[in-house]
Amino acid sequence: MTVSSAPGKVYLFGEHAVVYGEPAVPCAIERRARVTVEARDDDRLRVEAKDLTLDGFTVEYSSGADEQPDVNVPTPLVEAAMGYVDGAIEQARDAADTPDAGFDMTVESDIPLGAGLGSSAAVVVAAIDAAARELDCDLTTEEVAGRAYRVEHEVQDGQASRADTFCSAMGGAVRVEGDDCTRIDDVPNLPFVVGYDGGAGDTGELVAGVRALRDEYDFAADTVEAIGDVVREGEQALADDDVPSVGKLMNFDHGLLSALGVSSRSLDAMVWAARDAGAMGAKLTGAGGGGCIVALDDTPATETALSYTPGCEAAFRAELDREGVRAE
Ligand SMILES: Nc1ncnc2c1ncn2[C@@H]1O[C@H](COP(=O)(O)OP(=O)(O)OP(=O)(O)O)[C@@H](O)[C@H]1O
Ligand SMILES: C[C@@](O)(CCO)CC(=O)[O-]
Ligand SMILES: [Mg+2]
Repeated sequence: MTVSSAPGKVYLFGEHAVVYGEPAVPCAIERRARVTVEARDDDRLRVEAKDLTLDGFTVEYSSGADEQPDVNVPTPLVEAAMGYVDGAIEQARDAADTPDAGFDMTVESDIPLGAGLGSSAAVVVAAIDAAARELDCDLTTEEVAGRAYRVEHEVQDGQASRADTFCSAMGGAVRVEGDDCTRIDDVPNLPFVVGYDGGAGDTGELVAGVRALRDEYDFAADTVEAIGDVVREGEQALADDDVPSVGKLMNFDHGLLSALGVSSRSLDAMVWAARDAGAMGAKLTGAGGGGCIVALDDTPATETALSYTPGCEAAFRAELDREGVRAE
């Protein structure tokens, strides 16, 4: 039996624009997905995803050549989950050169699904690491990140950046621009507060929506480039340990993301509640549409204000997690 875990993340800035080659700075947070795998004697795959509940039922499925999941209600949720898990297993089989390896797998996660905290990347990174190690194949962290990116790219219909998967694999604050992925050492203390509206957005759909706007309007393409400018300015603020400026740039980034149509009423309400409470900055994180915002505040005021904000289901502090994927 082999167990690996990998962290979720928040975006300081740059989501969506990173898909088109602009830089982005995601930061791993201390919330993890844990994947347990055990090799089987046959080539079957049995997955228990403890957090994927549909109408109160836990989804449990086996996936083989032409097999459908063992649930009587096929849903897009189950199909997407199979895409991530099957993709991760495929990568581990390929890495270990054992195309017929079968597994029993259990997924458990502290990261809300589809909420902008990178649950998909964390699950894929942890699953590839655990399954490869179960097959006695030791991949470097960079190899795990690269293989996890291929899975996200496939599930998101060919439109994904390396940001979420690289960040989850490496941990800490990272910088991603196209294929160029690096860790940022020496980041100042970033007092993250997360607000969660209990909802979710479909990353693939939201990315496709931004692409369509960008294709239709030059000013939408300019907006994507402007996000890149915000990120470059933000990197300078980080290098200068100027956290108030980082916050101001997060506010600007949220405005641009909102113009691209990926915010929502509840995300905006949480962003304004955080700003009114004195946060240095607040923005949606991840794909948007619903889910989470991230704010910077070293006082308890933002967390308290969010907990009283209608539409905010949970508010919590998130610490930067300097450790990426790890064996448990
Ligand atoms: N604990 C889990 N068990 C099984 N599958 C999961 C789990 N967590 C996430 N997933 C898969 O990831 C999907 C959510 O991925 P998606 O990219 O839409 O959102 P996210 O990664 O949480 O947010 P974002 O990409 O905006 O940061 C779920 O629908 C499911 O398929
Ligand atoms: C919206 C996006 O930029 C981040 C999702 O967490 C998509 C991606 O980078 O693949
Ligand atoms: Mg995702």
